Amino acid sequence: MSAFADRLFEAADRFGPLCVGIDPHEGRIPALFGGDTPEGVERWGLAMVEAVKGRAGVIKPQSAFFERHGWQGMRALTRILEAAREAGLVVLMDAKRGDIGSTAQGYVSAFLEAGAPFPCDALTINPYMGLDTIEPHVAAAEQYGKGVIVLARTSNPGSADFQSKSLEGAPLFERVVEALAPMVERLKGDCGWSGLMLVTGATGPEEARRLRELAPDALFLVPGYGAQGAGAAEALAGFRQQGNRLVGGVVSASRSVNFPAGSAEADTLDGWRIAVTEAIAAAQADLVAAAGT
Ligand SMILES: O=c1ccn([C@@H]2O[C@H](COP(=O)(O)O)[C@@H](O)[C@H]2O)c(=O)[nH]1
Repeated sequence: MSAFADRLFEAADRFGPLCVGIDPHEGRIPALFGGDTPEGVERWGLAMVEAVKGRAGVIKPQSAFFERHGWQGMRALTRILEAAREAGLVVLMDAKRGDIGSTAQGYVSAFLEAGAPFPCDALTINPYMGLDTIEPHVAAAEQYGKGVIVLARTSNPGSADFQSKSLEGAPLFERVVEALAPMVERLKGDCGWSGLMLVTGATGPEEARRLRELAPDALFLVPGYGAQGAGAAEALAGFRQQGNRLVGGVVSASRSVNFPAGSAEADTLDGWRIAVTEAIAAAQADLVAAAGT
């Protein structure tokens, strides 16, 4: 199997930097699909995968919105992951795990290793319990050609509460990324980029530029574009110039493409599909234009 970094880079190269979030928020699944029930979430998620096909190469399901429906929600997630794999999409699972090494191994079994019940290409990890908690994920990523996505500077307003506090003269998030350097090296693909991805919010373009200096080869996952207010230029602040283009990761959008204007009121599947595919295509075009061709 090719390295995760190569698969992600190729997908972004082919379709553009948009990563479509799959975030079935409470109360927002249209009646058309059966509403906010496990079955409705499953039908809606499968329709989202269909809508992404050919318009973006990467999706990011948010585990929380499936977990809230218990085992039926996780069954829906499993079926959506299967459809995404059949569609050839790269799947970034947003579950923000992180625990002592022996427990981290459980998350590896759940998401990353061969035969995992929730198979994905990469998993988001909260690094604040230390490097030993990240290591099992990196070891599995090396073995199975997967990626590890570490929260560095998140997109929410509270990211400043701890991540920006000074530790020995530099913000904590910078210290975290400095410490990750050997892991970044270990997950490098043939493309030269690393599958040890960093989350850096589009809401903090200055911080993203700083992170690019500290980790020139790490692919970035950039949330905060769209519903959280950041635009394409801010989202691409941490990307690198390569020829005429900015490259270096993917920009995720969830609510803006999951629930665009016209989708909630649509009374036919075709009506819903038009609203959603137009929103996905518009976000992709916006990012591609800002990245250059
Ligand atoms: O710093 C972070 C890390 C993850 N997220 C996740 O991304 C999506 C954002 O959804 P929008 O609807 O596009 O705002 C969501 O799943 C978050 O949990 C983030 O926002 N910021």
